[in-house]
Amino acid sequence: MSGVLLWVVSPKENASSPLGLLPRICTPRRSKLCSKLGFSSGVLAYSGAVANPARSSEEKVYEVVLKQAALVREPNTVKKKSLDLDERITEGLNNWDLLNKAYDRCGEVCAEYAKTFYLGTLLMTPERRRAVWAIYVWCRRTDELVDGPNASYITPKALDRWEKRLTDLFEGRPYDMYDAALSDTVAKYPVDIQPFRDMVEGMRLDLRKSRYQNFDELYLYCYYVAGTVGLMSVPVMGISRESKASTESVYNAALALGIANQLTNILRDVGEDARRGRIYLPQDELAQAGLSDDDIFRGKVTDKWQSFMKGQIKRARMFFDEAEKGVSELNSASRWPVWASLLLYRQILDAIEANGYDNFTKRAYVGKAKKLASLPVAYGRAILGPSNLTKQLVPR
Ligand SMILES: CC(C)=CCC/C(C)=C/CC/C(C)=C/CC/C(C)=C/[C@@H]1[C@@H](COP(=O)(O)OP(=O)(O)O)[C@]1(C)CC/C=C(\C)CC/C=C(\C)CCC=C(C)C
Ligand SMILES: [Mn+2]
Repeated sequence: MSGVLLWVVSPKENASSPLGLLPRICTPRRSKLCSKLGFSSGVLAYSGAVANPARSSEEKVYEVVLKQAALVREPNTVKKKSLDLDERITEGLNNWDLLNKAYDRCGEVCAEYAKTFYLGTLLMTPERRRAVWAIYVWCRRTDELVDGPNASYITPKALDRWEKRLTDLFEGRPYDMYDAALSDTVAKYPVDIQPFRDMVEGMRLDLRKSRYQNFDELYLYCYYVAGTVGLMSVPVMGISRESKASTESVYNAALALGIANQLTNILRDVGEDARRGRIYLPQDELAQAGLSDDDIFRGKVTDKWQSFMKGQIKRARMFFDEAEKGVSELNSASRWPVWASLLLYRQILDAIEANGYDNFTKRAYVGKAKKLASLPVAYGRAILGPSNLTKQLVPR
C-alpha cells in the first residue's frame, strides 16, 4: 500500500521533518442548540463548554451534517462530470473492464486491512459494496500519509497535492486505479467532497498539532479524521425506505459513530501516542484530574489516572449510544456490517477497563471468541427494521 502513496512526496521534501507544534486555543461554548443538534446533553456537558460568542466545534460540524443531509434529499443538485479516465490508465482496456478491475483492487485492499469489515460488506448489494470499498481505500490511503511508513516525509504541500488530486477525481479525472473507483462512486451516489476535504484537513492538523486544549478542539479533530467517514458512508449505504427518521438524525448518528470510534482509538493508544510525543486528551480535563503531560509520559496507572479514564470511557460510550439510534435506519443490507463494527469497536472500551486502565503498556483488543460472538448479535439487531419512534421531518 505504501508504494502507491509515494507520489505525493517530492525528493526535496523527504529531508524535512513534518512534525511541529502549533497549538490553537479554541473557544467553545455550551450551545442552546444542544438538543436540536442531536447531541445528548451529557455529551455536551463533558465538553466543558462555557458561554462564548464563538461557534463551538459541534455547531460547525453540524452545518456539514445539514449540508450532507440536504444533498441526499436533492441528489439532482449535485452535478458531476461523467468518468473521464486518463490515457495513462485506460490504454488497452475499455472503461468497463478498468472500472471492475479498479473496484476489485479496492476490495483486495479492504480485505487485507479490515477483514471483518470486508466480510460484512459482502452482505451488501454488489454496487454498494464496491462503492464502500472505494471510500475505504481512499480513507486508508489518506490516513497512511500521516500514519504509515512514509509519514515522516509528508509535508503540508504533499497534503495540498493529495487534496488537488481529490478535486480532480471528483471532477472525473482520476489519477490511478483506486481514484478511478472512487471517481465512479462519487458520480453515482450523492457523496459530497466536503467530508473528504475535511479528512485531509485532519491530516494537516496531525502534522502541526500534538496537544488539544479541551474537548471542543478534540471533537473537531475526531470529526475530521473519523466523523467524516460516517458522512461519506451514509449516501452509499443508503437509508431504509421504511425509515421515518429525519435524514439529519441519521447523519448525526453516523457522525457520532465516527467520533465514538476515534475516541476509543485514542483511549486505546494513549501509550503508543505518548511515545510519539502526542497526547490526544483534553488538557483542561487532565489538569482538572490533577494530571500533567509528564504523568502520561511516565505511564503509571494511578487512582487519578483511573478516575480520569472512567470519565473518558463514559463519554466515548455516550457517542456509541448516540450512534445506535441511527443504525436501524440504514438499508437492511448495510445494517449488519455497521452493527458489527459498532459492537466490536465498543468492546475495546471494555478491554481497557479489563486491563485496569493500563493503556500505557497494554494494548486493549477484542479476542477472536468475543469477535465471533458479536457477529450473530449484530445480525440479530440488523434484522430488526427501522424504529417507528422517530418522526419524519423531511421527505426522502
Ligand atoms: C460499515 C462501515 C464501518 C463502513 C465504513 C467504511 C469506511 C469507509 C472506513 C474507513 C476507515 C478509515 C480507513 C478511516 C481513516 C482514518 C482512520 C484510520 C480512522 C480510524 C478508524 C479505525 O481504524 P484503525 O483501528 O485501523 O485505526 P489506526 O489507523 O490503526 O489507528 C477510525 C477510528 C475511524 C473509523 C470510522 C468509521 C468506521 C466511521 C463509521 C461510521 C459509519 C460507517 C456510519 C454508520 C451509519 C450510521 C447511521 C451509524
Ligand atoms: Mn491511523
